Amino acid sequence: MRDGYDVVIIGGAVIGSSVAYFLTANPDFDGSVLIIERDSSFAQASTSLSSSSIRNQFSNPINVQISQFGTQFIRDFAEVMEVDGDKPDLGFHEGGYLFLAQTDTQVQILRENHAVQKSLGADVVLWDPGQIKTAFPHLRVDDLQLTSYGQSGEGWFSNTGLMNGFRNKARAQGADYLIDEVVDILRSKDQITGVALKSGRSIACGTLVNASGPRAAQTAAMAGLTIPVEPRKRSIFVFDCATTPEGSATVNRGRLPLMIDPSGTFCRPEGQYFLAGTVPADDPMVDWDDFEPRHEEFDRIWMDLANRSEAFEAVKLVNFWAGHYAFNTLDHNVIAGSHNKVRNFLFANGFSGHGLQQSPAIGRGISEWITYGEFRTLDLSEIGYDRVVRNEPFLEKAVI
Ligand SMILES: NCCCC(=O)O
Repeated sequence: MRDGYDVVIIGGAVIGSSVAYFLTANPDFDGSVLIIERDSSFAQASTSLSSSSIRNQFSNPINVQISQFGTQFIRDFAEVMEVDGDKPDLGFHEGGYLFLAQTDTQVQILRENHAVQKSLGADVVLWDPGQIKTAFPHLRVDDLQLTSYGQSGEGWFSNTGLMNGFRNKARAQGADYLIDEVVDILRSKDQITGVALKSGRSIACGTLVNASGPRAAQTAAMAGLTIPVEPRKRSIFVFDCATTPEGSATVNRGRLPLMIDPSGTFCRPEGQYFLAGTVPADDPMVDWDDFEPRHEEFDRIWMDLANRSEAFEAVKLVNFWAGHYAFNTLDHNVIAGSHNKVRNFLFANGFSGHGLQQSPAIGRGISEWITYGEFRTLDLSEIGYDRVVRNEPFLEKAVI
């Protein structure tokens, strides 16, 4: 291990490892990379506790494009991430997302989003209640006006597979990983010069990347900087159904896509079971170490789903857990790029529940910024830190 690196990344889960992968994969980057991770088990990482899905159905063009790159990257993952003949299979199931709209406002948003998505080539269709009833006879659709379904490019996959694939390939390409905790960031005027570690060591760096998930604000504060990110708890429930809710074999082989009910409850197949979550009625910042699931949320989820389908009336809970969103309190969107004054401090933070699916494009973008001083593929400047300085939210209408 050296005393200094060109790039030090704080956080070794999917975001930090994606940045490390893209840096070390780029022949134009000839620097050294160190990733510092505080928890070698990744047991409480947002990556490990994610509901593990990707969609193109966003309202902002940049978010659609970020996911379109992610989808293709996940499709190609096994080949691109091969290390010593080992091809990581993410089990990507392109089952699609199905958004349900009940009110006039929801219909208008769905139509506006659809126009944006189609203009960018997304494979999405709008279905009326009759069409959805044909696809899924078990669904109650009387209260619905319109639905939006992603026919391809959306689905679910292995979260830890994505993280481990990035990590293994980054390592194979020369990145170093260190299990330790950053306890201070060394700064000289508007320049980050290094980090101090719990072990007592100090490591110098040319560029510092904040990929510390829900702890992003703590990390930034060590450098005397601020970022509006805090941990918000999301509980996930996996359950079995007494009666399998079958649909038309032409849509996701008869199984439900990832369905987003107008109530905010979402549900998707998880192997032979179903996985579900919801937007909490009360959504405060939680302690960084509080991972106790909110068991009472399952009552609401069950009620929402049973209202939607008779098949969800008799269910048996088989697993549950809670993870943290790295919640951006300004606008629920990722903050990607350099601090406006401390230019060698880079943020990849505030994903607000989209970190796993956005990790390929954001890792690539941050690596471009480090290598070239600019974004070369997708221009991520509208989701940079400057909007935080201006206090101007970059709103995304399709937040789950
Ligand atoms: N964040 C939970 C569902 C995944 C998504 O927003 O696409």
